[in-house]
Amino acid sequence: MCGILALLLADSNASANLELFEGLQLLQHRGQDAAGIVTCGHKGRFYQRKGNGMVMDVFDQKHLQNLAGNLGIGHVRYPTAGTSSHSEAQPFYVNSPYGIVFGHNGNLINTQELKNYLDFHTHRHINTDSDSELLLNIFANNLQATNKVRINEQDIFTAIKGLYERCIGAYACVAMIAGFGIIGFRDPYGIRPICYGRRENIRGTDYMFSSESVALDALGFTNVIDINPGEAIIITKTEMIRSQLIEPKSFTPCIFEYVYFARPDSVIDGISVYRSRLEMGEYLADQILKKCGNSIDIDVVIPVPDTSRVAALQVAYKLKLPYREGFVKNRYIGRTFIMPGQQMRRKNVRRKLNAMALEFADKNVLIVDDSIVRGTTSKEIVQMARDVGAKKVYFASCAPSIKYPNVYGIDMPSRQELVAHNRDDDLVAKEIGADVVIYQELDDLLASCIKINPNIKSFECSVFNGEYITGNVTTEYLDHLENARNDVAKSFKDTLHSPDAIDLHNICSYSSKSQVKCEKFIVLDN
Ligand SMILES: O=P(O)(O)OC[C@H]1O[C@H](OP(=O)(O)OP(=O)(O)O)[C@H](O)[C@@H]1O
Ligand SMILES: NC(=O)CC[C@H](N)C(=O)O
Ligand SMILES: [Mg+2]
Repeated sequence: MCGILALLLADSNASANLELFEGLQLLQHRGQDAAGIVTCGHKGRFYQRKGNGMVMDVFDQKHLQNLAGNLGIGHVRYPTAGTSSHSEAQPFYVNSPYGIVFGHNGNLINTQELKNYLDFHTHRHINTDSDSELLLNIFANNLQATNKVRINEQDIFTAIKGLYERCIGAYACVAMIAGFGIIGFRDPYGIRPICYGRRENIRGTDYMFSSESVALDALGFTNVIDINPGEAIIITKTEMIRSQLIEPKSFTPCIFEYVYFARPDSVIDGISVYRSRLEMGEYLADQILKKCGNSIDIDVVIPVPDTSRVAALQVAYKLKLPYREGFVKNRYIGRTFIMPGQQMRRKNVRRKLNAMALEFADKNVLIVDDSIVRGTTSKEIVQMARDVGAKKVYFASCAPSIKYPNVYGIDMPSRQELVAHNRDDDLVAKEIGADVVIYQELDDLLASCIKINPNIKSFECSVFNGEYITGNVTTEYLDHLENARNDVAKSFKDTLHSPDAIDLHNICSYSSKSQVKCEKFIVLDN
């Protein structure tokens, strides 16, 4: 789950840089590891700035000024493949054919097969372990196959159709072809979100693609439309063309976007994330009553900031119990679940949240969170609640218990790291130190979204039921993923990347602003 953006302004003398920067800040919650923007200016030249860190760390005014041109794409990264190295920060670039830059949200399953194909059949060099670089090269190779000096929209649609046939997994993508325009497309199951909107002005129509509608809303784009599974959209300076390239296999958006990832003020696939979380609260309250019956002895409902707030408020309302903000969140610390490494995650829960004795002392508390994944947050905060005098701690989760790895763009590769793997609810309660743990039922979670948009009948729910919608997820694959991407393996891989490494084609320097290691933009016109 990364954030992707693409923008094309109707005024060819305007600059896309500032709005891309603002848009990425609005998608920051989707990826904190790296950020990047590539714009396209005069003579079809690309200008790039990307590096590790939050959006505010990677770009300063000078960097933004150097991003020339009225169109561009942007990315915030939460790695699910390869390493956290800045060389895997996106967008990715290939010069041949035509000059393409690419941003991807999601994760591919058949990477080994794609690597072999690109190596043995197309002789394309892949320089990182990122699955997104493979995706870009498949697209580039398909465009190359046209053998044309200049391509048209149909050639691009054919190339994406070919990509659909070869690439298995989750992918919502934006691309930009030098001097041509911007492109957005979505995998045949519609697992990861992508939408677009338009903004009229005296120069014509500006267009923007975004992972979430919040970026479009905030920047004044309207008529927001979700891209369909298997659909691609091309926007050039003269036109916008949509094409349904293949019949959707099934429309199964990732349910975890609604549970945790997306901002509540986004609407994804016709479902308001905020409304879905209110519904989750309604159903969860019923579940709590079912589990605790008349013996319910809760004094107060307390959310775990930030994501669970909306649902927790509804739980309290339905149970007719007081809602209190017992945990205060440090607003300068980002999301902990998407931080790399367990040690960092654990330390940051303590840094981020502080319990107020006033709301816990001598009370039976119901703590509500959106999910319990590794149990990092719940374990720490149950202890915090006890430390300030809570008597009995009930812990309720808006999501059902998470027992299976995710392979579609959420970095949960290891069964062993999931607290509910091989543990029933009572054992999970014991593990996190709570008296009682109450999980949402999967059918109720699904109903929370389907109720809002009955046209979407199914969701990607593999972390709850182990059913992987794309197929091709074998036990061998899951074993391989677990070995390659558990926390220990990841931290080892990351230590292999020297912070002083100089990337191919990129001039390295320390950012004057933050001392974060970044690549300067590519100077293509020297
Ligand atoms: O069981 P765990 O492995 O700890 O994962 C689940 C927790 O992580 C997320 O919070 P996060 O701090 O990332 O983001 P938030 O501030 O949006 O709630 C999520 O909201 C849960 O609180
Ligand atoms: N979370 C994502 O969407 C990650 C995109 C891509 N798989 C990467 O690791 O960079
Ligand atoms: Mg949280």
